[in-house]
Amino acid sequence: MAVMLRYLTAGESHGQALIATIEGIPAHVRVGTAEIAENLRRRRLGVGRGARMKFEADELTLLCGFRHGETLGSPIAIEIGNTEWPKWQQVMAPGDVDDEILAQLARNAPLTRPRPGHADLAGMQKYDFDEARPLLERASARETAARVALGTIAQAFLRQALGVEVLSHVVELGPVRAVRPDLPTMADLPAIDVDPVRCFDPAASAAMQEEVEACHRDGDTLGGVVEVVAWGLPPGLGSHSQGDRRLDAKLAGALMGIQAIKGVEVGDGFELARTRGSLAHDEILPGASGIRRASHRSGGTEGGMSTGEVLRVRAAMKPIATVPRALRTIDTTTGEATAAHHQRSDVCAVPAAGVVAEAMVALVLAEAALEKFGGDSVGETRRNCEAYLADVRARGLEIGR
Ligand SMILES: Cc1cc2nc3c(=O)[nH]c(=O)nc-3n(C[C@H](O)[C@H](O)[C@H](O)COP(=O)(O)O)c2cc1C
Ligand SMILES: C=C(O[C@@H]1CC(C(=O)O)=C[C@@H](OP(=O)(O)O)[C@H]1O)C(=O)O
Repeated sequence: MAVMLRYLTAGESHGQALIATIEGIPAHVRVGTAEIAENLRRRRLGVGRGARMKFEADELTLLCGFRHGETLGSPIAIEIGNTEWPKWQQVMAPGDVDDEILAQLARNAPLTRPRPGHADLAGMQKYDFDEARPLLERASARETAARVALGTIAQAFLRQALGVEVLSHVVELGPVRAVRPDLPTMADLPAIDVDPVRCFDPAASAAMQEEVEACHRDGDTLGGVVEVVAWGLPPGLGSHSQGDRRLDAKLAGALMGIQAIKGVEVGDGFELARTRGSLAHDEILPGASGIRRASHRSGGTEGGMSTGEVLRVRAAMKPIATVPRALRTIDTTTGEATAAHHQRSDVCAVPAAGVVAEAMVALVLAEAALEKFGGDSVGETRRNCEAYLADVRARGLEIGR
């Protein structure tokens, strides 16, 4: 199967810049610096983020693949410069070592007390480093800024070619759960975006904020659960025919690829495992304007394909590993028991992880849409999708909206 969309990111947490590149986005996707910068801003926000988010800024440059606010259909490259680079250019110098760099390194104690829950120890073992700095730099979720930039392009493509909208919201934070009977709609996005937790249940949001403050006071950290919702998908993205072509598998892989995500469920996921079949599935009903479902438990996929219903997928984030009340570890130079290294960290990054999850879901859906409809321009993808939907309608299988 040809790869329709491929992308890579590069860059260290305290490096000069992150670089994101993507190939396969059709021509004429309207997306500019402002839209990408806005999503980068959304990713930085949210209750529980550490001091670094306040003083550091993302300096966005569209390097290649765009002209006059539109994609060209050629490979795209984006740079996200780090305004803190002047402070780190010795510690993270990519070139040769000189006396100035040696002097700076001598002032910084090596990070030999690996943090449980972070990449420090496994990375030191695997990559033959005797301290954690070279590992944590790439393991850090600073890298997710690059993925959010790419996800914004995917979101613009989905909107313009298929009329699909994607958004995320926080449904659990530590022990607090949002309780609201309905799914959010795009009309709820402004309210979700201004909420410090990105939660659309005001009472739960208040309780979540209290939980983060309490955790901060206790020198502890928190995780939570985010949900990504996508509207307007056609049926038939993904395929039942091979495990790795299943839309669910691609969504789970993409979401599990986000730092600290340790669980994914599609629709009612784990809850379905506790439910009888008669209550677990979305019965199919006739309707004047097309086929309807009696419920939305599946999360919008059946047989590894989109059903045309609202897509709903959740990702569980573990608590931040850099716990201020430092956890037990060893000093790898002596082998003796000590406390893990800690300078600063987020107390909670669940709202930010939601924005990253949105980007990852958009990238998966964009690839699935290109696999089904192809298209070297947005117009071509749109026409191909419309022709397919017209055929589905002619066969009496249209989804009622
Ligand atoms: C948006 C975001 C921000 C994060 N901020 C921190 C942080 O400040 N401190 C920390 O220890 N981990 C943070 N993490 C999690 C670590 O990057 C992650 O735990 C680490 O890379 C190890 O990977 P693993 O948790 O998947 O095993 C953050 C994750 C995300 C998605
Ligand atoms: C920089 C970002 O997140 C960072 C992700 C991160 C980690 O370990 O994942 C650790 C923190 O960095 P530091 O250890 O330097 O305080 C976060 O601030 C960002 O999201 O832009």
